[in-house]
Amino acid sequence: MSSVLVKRIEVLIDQLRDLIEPYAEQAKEIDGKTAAKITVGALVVIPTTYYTYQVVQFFRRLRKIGREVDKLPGDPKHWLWGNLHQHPGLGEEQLDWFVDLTAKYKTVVHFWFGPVRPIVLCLHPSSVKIIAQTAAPKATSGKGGYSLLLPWLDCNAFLVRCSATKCHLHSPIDDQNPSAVGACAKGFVRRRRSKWSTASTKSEDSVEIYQSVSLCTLNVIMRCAFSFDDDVQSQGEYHPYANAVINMANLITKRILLVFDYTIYYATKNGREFRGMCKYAHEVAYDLIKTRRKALEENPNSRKKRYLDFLDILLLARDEAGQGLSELEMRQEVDTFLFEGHDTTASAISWCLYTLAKHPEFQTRAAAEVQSLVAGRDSEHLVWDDLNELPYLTKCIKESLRMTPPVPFIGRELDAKMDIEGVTLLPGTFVDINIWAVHHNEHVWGKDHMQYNPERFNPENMKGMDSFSFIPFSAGPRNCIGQNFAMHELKVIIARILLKFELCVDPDHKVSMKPELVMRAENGIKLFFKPRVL
Ligand code: HEM
Repeated sequence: MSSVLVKRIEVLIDQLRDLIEPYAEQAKEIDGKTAAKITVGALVVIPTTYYTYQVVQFFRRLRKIGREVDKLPGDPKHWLWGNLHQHPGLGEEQLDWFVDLTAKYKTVVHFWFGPVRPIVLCLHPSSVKIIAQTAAPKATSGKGGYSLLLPWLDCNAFLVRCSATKCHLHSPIDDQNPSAVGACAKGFVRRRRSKWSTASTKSEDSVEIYQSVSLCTLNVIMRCAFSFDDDVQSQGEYHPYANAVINMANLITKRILLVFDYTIYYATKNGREFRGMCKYAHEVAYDLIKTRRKALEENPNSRKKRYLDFLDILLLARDEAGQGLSELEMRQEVDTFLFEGHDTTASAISWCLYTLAKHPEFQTRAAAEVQSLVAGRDSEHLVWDDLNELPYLTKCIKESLRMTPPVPFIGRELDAKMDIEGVTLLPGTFVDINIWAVHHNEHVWGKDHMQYNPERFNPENMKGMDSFSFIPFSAGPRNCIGQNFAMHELKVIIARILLKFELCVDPDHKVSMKPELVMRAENGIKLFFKPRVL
């Protein structure tokens, strides 16, 4: 390139620079202001756009879910209330309503909680099977399902099965000698005998049993799962922990049908009460762990002398990296076991005693079976092998679990597409496995499903029945891990009571079911306990 040309280019560049410079200064100023504007814009516009997008996506997803759910049978819905206006309330009338839905729709029905959230109710073994056989998570999103339990039970085995302990849990609790349960049952009978052993049938002499049975089952789980020997039954009719559980469950049930409480719930009286009780329940659990840890530190050999209980398993649990459970994880597991391990069994035993009291013919037969089993023995304690020798009592218990399932409803939130009745439900759909409805489905159990009849469980009558027809402990991979233990506990305690007492209902006390997290009794259950004449 010639030097003349280079010179010309340099001149041209200089001229251009002169031309641009004033504007460049200006551009700098404009850039500063623009940057400020862009920053403000970024802080306001981007998050707003992002969240608007998320909300729109969320509602679009719900709409898609709803469109599929709408293909299943169900009553017509109101555009705003959905089917909420048809919901009869939370008491026994709700159970009758489910029975009517079951008679009408047989297998499955959908229901809208307001304008955006539908739920699918499985009423029949054929639909339950599809859901229960998968490991679909428990419904913990939004306000549905178990989310209201989270402040209490957090993300423990019951809700999401996050702990590695589950597969090891059966052994220690199932291998328990029934004498530990028997001792609690004996304490239960002894403590109340003075009050109960009366031939009177005056209404003032009938006894409310639900509360005392709760204390007995709390005693059992404390003893068997935590080797906690203090007799919680000795502390009177009420134990603060059992009471807290009842109150928390009650507040949760009330909250389910509140539409507008979500953000301010903990500012309300109920919310504050709920939080306080959660805190108390957590303290009880932490205390159990702390006491055991201390005992083990002081006497490391103490573990070798006894069987490994649930708390030992938690303290010993290690993942592949050798990491143990954190204090919080342990507390979550203990909370679950304390709640699941006593409240459900209390419900099962109380309702079974009530049903036997209502049906003296079945009661007499079950009592005779227990009596002939222990006849001639020095001790009335039942041993392991005895528990398989009570076929009639077992049928009575099963029929009671069918009639009044201790856990009436359970929920799932689908995490994958699933076909039910020719409809493909999408991930995110809420599904209710309605144990109550399955057990009272006339298409499964016949028109007399409200009739108590232990003979239903005769092998010849159960032949051909779908195994998902009777699911008090749920079924499939998320079934109850305390099922065997619970059945043994029920047999030991009920057998002990039948040996000592003849049970009669109090005709002046109306007993009605109160379906919450577990099936309670609205005003308790009052019975007469007369000494059994052998
Ligand atoms: C008659 C007594 C009982 C009944 C009717 C019962 C019923 C149930 C039901 C229906 C479920 C499934 C819940 C769901 O899917 O949302 C369940 C789960 C569970 N139960 Fe029980 N239960 C009883 C006793 C017990 C006992 C005594 C324990 C502990 C010793 C226990 C521990 C558990 C646990 C930890 C789970 C969660 C399992 C999981 O999700 O992986 N249950 N129970």
